[in-house]
Amino acid sequence: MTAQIIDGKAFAADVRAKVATQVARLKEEHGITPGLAVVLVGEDPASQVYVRSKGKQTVEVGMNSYEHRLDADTSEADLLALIDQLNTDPAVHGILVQLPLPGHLNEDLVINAIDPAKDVDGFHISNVGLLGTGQKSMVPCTPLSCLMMLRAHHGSLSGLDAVVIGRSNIVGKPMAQLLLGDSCTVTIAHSRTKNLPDVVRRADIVVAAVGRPEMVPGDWIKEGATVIDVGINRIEKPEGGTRLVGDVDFASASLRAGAITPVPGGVGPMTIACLLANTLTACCRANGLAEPEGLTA
Ligand SMILES: Nc1nc2c(c(=O)[nH]1)N[C@@H](CN(C=O)c1ccc(C(=O)N[C@@H](CCC(=O)O)C(=O)O)cc1)CN2
Repeated sequence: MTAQIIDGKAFAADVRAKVATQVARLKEEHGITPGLAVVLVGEDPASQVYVRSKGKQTVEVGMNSYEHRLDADTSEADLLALIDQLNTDPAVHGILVQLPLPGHLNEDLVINAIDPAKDVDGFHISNVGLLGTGQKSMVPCTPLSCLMMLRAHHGSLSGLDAVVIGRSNIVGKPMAQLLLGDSCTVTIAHSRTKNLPDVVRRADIVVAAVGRPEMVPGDWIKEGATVIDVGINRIEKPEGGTRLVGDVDFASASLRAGAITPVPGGVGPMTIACLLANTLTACCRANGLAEPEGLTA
């Protein structure tokens, strides 16, 4: 079998088009323009690229973008003061603090200072608790991206065996909650899991989110399974230079999987599209309007 490639770029373009349509409707019918504030502390090169891309795509779908770039040595007090200001700004419906933060800043403290209703990353402890108990929340963008692609590919996920490899707070755990919410039988695997290859071989859906280049070989994949690769790892090429690879060995896995996301061009582009979708959702909720269909969990 040669797997169908799940094209994250095409999915993301579709999500952005839906968001843009809804944003235009909000402006026309209610005179409201959703606004997203992105805060970057320091000069991490990858974070700078992501933040630039977020700002550009925010404007492209018709929303207002507010970018706050702070020095790497910004104090926690100054960062918290900015978040406080954004929390009370009625033009700002979504707030995102780009991660990772410089080492002297407490990430949990900073994230939990964001108004949960504006927490478009879905990382605030209130949103984590709401998602964990199956209530309406803001859903982290990467797991939401994976869920959207899985739903589009399978229709119903009910009763499928899913394994999530990785137990991070921002991908693995919320991903497992979302799959459970769609009635999958879910296993969370991690570095201490016994017989990981056998656990993965039972799964109809494999979500790999460990951050280890090409850790999952093709012979762990059940024939016809759907493979969602969240990993984005930069590795050295033998001939010099670098290239991006996922957590799954794409070449061998695509010979067994029914469908697979590539890296690059899979989950990554969808992450920013889902951030725009979450900002729209936050704006609709803040204004007591119906939530956009097909753009939430
Ligand atoms: N506050 C947050 N910080 C971070 C998040 C997040 O969701 N919220 N996620 C990542 C970075 N990230 C978005 O912020 C992100 C990562 C990767 C991509 C992407 O499109 N990747 C491309 C490849 C890009 C390349 O060539 O380097 C792909 O996979 O095709 C988008 C967004 C950490 N921080």
